[in-house]
Amino acid sequence: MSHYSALKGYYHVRETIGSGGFAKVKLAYHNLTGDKVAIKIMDKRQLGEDLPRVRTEIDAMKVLSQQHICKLYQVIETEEKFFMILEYCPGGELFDYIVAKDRLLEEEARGFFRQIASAVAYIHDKGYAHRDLKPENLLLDEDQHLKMIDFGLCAKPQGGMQRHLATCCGSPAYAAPELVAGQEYLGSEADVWSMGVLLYALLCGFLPFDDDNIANLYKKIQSGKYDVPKWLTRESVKLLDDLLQVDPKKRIPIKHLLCHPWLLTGYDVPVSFKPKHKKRYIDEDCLTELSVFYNRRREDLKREINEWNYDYLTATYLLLLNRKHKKRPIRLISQHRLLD
Ligand SMILES: O=C(Nc1ccc2c(c1)CCNCC2)c1ccc(-c2cn[nH]c2)cc1OCc1ccccc1
Repeated sequence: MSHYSALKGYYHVRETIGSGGFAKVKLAYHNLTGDKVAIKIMDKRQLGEDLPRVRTEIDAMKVLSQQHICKLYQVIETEEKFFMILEYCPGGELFDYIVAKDRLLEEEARGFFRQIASAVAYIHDKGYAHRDLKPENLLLDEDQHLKMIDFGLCAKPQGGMQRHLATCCGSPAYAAPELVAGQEYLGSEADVWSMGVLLYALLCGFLPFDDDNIANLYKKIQSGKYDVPKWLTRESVKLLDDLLQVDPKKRIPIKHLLCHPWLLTGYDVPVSFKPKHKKRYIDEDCLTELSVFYNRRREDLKREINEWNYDYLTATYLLLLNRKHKKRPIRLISQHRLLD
């Protein structure tokens, strides 16, 4: 069944690694580098009214380029399907990682939380709110670095992050009080609340607000009252209190969070959210490999790469760049030439 003709010749599709609501994720190899990628496949018919979510996600992922955001390499759209070629994250979901360990020690939770704060501060700086932050939407790559995914519900409020949003969305247990109350809310403030729920889940292994009955769950969220297990340190509780403030105006702003004492402990440097690599500078070494392989002038290739069409050239360039960042050989192989 994995005869997806749109991928033929570009990717070697292997097994399905996950299938959720309206998407299937398959492991694949990018032919020219041999590197592994994840391909998220969505059937347009099955998407129904969820189709706009996919366009929202694709548009957001094209703009959001940072070390803690899952990379989008290529988008292929056919009559029936969407294919998103994505960064390979073999560590799976942070959710499963926490469940497997029951709960995390403060040091390990801090290591993850700094990465989450970096990703959230970055998307807010770019004018986006995620609105569905939860451990299922944070994946681990092969180096145990966190990669944020699922921007299907993200919002880029017209007129910037000071504009209020109205649509209630995301997962109830992680939703802010003002959101579940149906009030207008600021995406940035709602994301900070969800980070509080996330931090609690990291440190405790269960949720601060939980109830099978949705009305009771909403009451608990709006009360802002949660248990404080005996293993939590005073510092952790202070941070949780700063994040889980029912009044969004009393909630710590993300920029202050980056230099909160709890996040500094053991690191002594604030969390940075700036992208490690500027997207606009085309790497000369990768350009050389591409221009030799395709036998094309550097200037022409540089211009085409800078169009960021998210076609096979974008994917090949980004995968070569990935190799450079990981100090792996910048090499393209062409089985076809071998087979010629
Ligand atoms: O590379 C991804 N996942 C992934 C790849 C390999 C392995 C695992 C997981 C864990 C399961 N054992 C096999 C090893 C992978 C990359 C991107 C996206 C993605 C980006 N926007 N939207 C989705 C989703 C991905 O997956 C989802 C998943 C599959 C199985 C379980 C846990 C998670």
